[in-house]
Amino acid sequence: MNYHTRKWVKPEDLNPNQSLFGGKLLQWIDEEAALYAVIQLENKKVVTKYISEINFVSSAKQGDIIEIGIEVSAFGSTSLTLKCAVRNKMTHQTIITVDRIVMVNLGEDGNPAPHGKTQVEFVKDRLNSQL
Ligand SMILES: CC(=O)SCCNC(=O)CCNC(=O)[C@H](O)C(C)(C)COP(=O)(O)OP(=O)(O)OC[C@H]1O[C@@H](n2cnc3c(N)ncnc32)[C@H](O)[C@@H]1OP(=O)(O)O
Repeated sequence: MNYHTRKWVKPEDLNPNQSLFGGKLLQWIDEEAALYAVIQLENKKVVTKYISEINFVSSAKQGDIIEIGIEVSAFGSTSLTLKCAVRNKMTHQTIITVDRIVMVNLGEDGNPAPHGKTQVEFVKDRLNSQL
């Protein structure tokens, strides 16, 4: 699992219980998954198709620094299946896990289109191969 993005839990991210609002966390996860898929598939037209069971393991509070981890579970023909975990940056306590997030690659017409990818790629390698 690679943890790419860090977030600082601010007052506007809290629920009435003064802990991190679950909906805000899911918004961050959806954006992280979308960004990951856009970069991997080299296509800005990627949508979230399916999100599996979500386990809110522990809560985060104001001032906590959390980090969002994503890893690839499977490359499909038009889909990319991801796994996600969010943890406290300082303690590594797990906050949430999402087993499967299915992102779908779309063509210009908005319909699912094969992405042609079969393995994780790194931007630095793509840039180096252009030299
Ligand atoms: C980042 C964001 O927030 S995006 C906004 C929220 N998301 C959206 O608005 C998406 C709305 N949904 C849609 O537009 C449509 O459902 C589409 C275009 C994504 C997919 O349409 P479908 O008719 O389901 O397409 P299709 O049957 O060809 O399936 C496409 C892929 O999704 C997979 N898939 C479809 N349904 C499911 C499902 N329920 N669970 C898991 N994977 C699924 C398929 O296996 C296929 O993957 P593959 O080609 O790798 O085998």
